[in-house]
Amino acid sequence: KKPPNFPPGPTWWPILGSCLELQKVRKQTGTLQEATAMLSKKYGPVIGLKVGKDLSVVVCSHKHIKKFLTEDNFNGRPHGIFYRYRTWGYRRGLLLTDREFWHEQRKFVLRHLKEFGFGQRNMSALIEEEVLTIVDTLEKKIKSQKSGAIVRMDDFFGIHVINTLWTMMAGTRYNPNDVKLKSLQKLLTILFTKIDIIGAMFSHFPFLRFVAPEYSGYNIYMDTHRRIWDFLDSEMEKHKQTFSPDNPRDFMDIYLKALMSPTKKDSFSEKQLMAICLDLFIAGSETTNKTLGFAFIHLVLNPQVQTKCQEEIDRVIGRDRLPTLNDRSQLQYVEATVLEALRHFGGRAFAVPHRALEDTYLDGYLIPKDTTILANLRILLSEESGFEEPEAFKPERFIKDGRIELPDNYIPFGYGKHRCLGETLAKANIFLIIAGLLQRFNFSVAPGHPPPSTESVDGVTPGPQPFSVLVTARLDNNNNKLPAV
Ligand code: HEM
Repeated sequence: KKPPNFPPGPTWWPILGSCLELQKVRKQTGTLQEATAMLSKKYGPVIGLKVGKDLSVVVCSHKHIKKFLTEDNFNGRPHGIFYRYRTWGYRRGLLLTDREFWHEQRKFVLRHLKEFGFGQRNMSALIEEEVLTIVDTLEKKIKSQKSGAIVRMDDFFGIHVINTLWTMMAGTRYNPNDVKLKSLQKLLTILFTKIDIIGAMFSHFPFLRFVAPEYSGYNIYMDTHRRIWDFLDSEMEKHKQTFSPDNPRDFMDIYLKALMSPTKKDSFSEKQLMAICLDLFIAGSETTNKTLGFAFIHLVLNPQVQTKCQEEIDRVIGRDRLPTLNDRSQLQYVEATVLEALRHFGGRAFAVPHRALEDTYLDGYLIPKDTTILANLRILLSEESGFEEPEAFKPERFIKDGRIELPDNYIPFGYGKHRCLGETLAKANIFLIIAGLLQRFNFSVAPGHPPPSTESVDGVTPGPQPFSVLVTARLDNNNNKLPAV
């Protein structure tokens, strides 16, 4: 039965809840995010849903998202089987834990990742090393200055991006062609299209995991997680064998050392370390890679943006050395391009689900304890939120009087206490990859291929559709190929 004063939304039917209308609109619009944005036109900015057995509320306006993300009573994370099964049936990790447990662990992770460069100056060097490898790979693909290479871009950056995180976490850099890690990332991307931000068929109707494990998404969910656990387990074993408490090499070592302390808090355990790695692996690679995917789609469709970035890079840096994070303040247009790419990715996404810790009112509606609450970030792509021509790719929208200016409603990394923990790393990766590649290459529609689509693939996070582009080398002022980096 609908709780009194629950936010308005599609009609509830026995067992199915509001799935029927939701599914109908989703079919029309293509994604859950657009479907709920459309439903909010009918029902208002706070929509009440019942998906299978669970109550969910989707918040669709900036004003209400801000209220929701700054209310402590909404700072829980959901804990149904969909979330617990990721971490062996327990609540572990950073992404989907809350209260004291989450607070202790988030604080520890942020403090100690910094020791290995996270958010610090030497993070630039880690990423520059990856950019160098990417440039080298592309240069090898382009054999002569005239030909150019057709390159599949939607999953091009995967291992490079994970390397920047994994060097700090586990002291490991993978070969960009590492078959095992590549297939793991591919599996994860596929899984993310089979489930969505509020779960899967098996979590909405839990009995289905026994009677229809394949159809309900249970098998692929568990298989993919088992593969990631195995991967993390072997990293952990390697660490334990070579670990020396007096000489911590990376975050894993620091955590293993903390586990030896007689005064360690209850939230610390080996499984929790694995869960932190799992969360950062997932949160860190899918989001950044997909933002880069959308960035290159828009750069190809908007060659004038490429040219402007390149003019700025040539003027500030020239072509003899790769851009670094120190150049960022002077490469305003490139920085604005990064912000615009994040707007296009974030504007197709939801933030990570929250949970009401107590019965709490939002905009006069009752949100009962344990309701899942979602922020629909479509506002980033909405004219009503003040973004003129929201679907256009216009980095200049963020430059006012020669300075970068972010409007209040620019929230691709969320807001409040659970705000994204990886923002600095994500932005640094996207900035250095875009700046490094545009310095040396031009990207255009590949002959014989359609222009890349800006439509996203539905899933937990929005993904670009598969696309390939033509990459050609830029020439120096005398029309010669640039020397290798
Ligand atoms: C383009 C890149 C990224 C985007 C757009 C993004 C976006 C977000 C958003 C919207 C949230 C939810 C905030 C909330 O619940 O209120 C979040 C949470 C989180 N992100 Fe990111 N993220 C990105 C990259 C990363 C990276 C690189 C990492 C890891 C290194 C990361 C780790 C996390 C974690 C651990 C949380 C949970 C924070 C908490 O609950 O305390 N993210 N992110």
